[in-house]
Amino acid sequence: MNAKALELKDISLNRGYFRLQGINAEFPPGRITAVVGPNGSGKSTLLRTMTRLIGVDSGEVLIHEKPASAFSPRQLAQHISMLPQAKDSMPDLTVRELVSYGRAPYKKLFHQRHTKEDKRAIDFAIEATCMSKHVERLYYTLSGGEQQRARIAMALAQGTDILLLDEPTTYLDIAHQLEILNMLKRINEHMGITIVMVLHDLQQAAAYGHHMIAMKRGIIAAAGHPSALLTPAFLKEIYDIDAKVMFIDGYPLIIPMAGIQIQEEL
Ligand SMILES: Nc1ncnc2c1ncn2[C@@H]1O[C@H](COP(=O)(O)OP(=O)(O)OP(=O)(O)O)[C@@H](O)[C@H]1O
Repeated sequence: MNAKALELKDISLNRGYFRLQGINAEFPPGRITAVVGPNGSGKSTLLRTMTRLIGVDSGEVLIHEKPASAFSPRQLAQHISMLPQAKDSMPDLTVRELVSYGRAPYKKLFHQRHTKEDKRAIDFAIEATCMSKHVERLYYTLSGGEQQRARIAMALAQGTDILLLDEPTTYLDIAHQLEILNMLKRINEHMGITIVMVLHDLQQAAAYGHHMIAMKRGIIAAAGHPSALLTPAFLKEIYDIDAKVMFIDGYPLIIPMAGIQIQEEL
């Protein structure tokens, strides 16, 4: 596998309502990159440019040092999978059917049967996401955490070496957020998949990301190792908030200065 899995070179796009400008980024291969930034700063748009769901006006997305434009859509989908935000609806399918969709880039015309490799990839994805006992259930009957695991299983079944996730922990309680993040960490460690995930929780982004990219108004405003990046100056610049940052046992804690205090009992 190439030393550089995914790179963005001078990406710009202007959609009238929004611009990405001069985006240069390298995503460390086999590691987790967390993409953070305020609402509307362009995080999802950036992810979509990487899968060519959105075309760019100038610049290049490089996949294993080759321009993404040199890949056919099918070839690209064999290298890079993307899990969109959970707000996008899913059809009425069982978990196994949903996960099977991940194999679409490998299907030949008029060959709808699963190959041995399809079956292996589907079973592996179901097992890695601990969804074995839910495979025959309809997606809409699952809890939020189970639905998210099923969606991640579909992306994993695609068998790509790059996985993009847009807010994989949205709508989940703290326990299920950690369950998803720990699962992604395990997958990253065991399979060496390059993961890029958009997260709003900065503490989790810094704790789970080996690398962090912060967007603001369509540009990359900061990038680097999370423990170096996450400072009061960073929070002021990116989010315009005053806050302290502490690390306890290596876990980052952000304490807003405009002190919201626990309310006294009535
Ligand atoms: N299909 C679209 N039509 C119109 N405007 C769009 C469309 N998609 C994105 N935008 C606009 O582009 C800008 C960037 O959106 P994007 O979804 O990339 O931001 P984001 O950082 O992912 O936001 P959030 O954190 O709220 O999900 C926003 O102003 C958004 O309203």
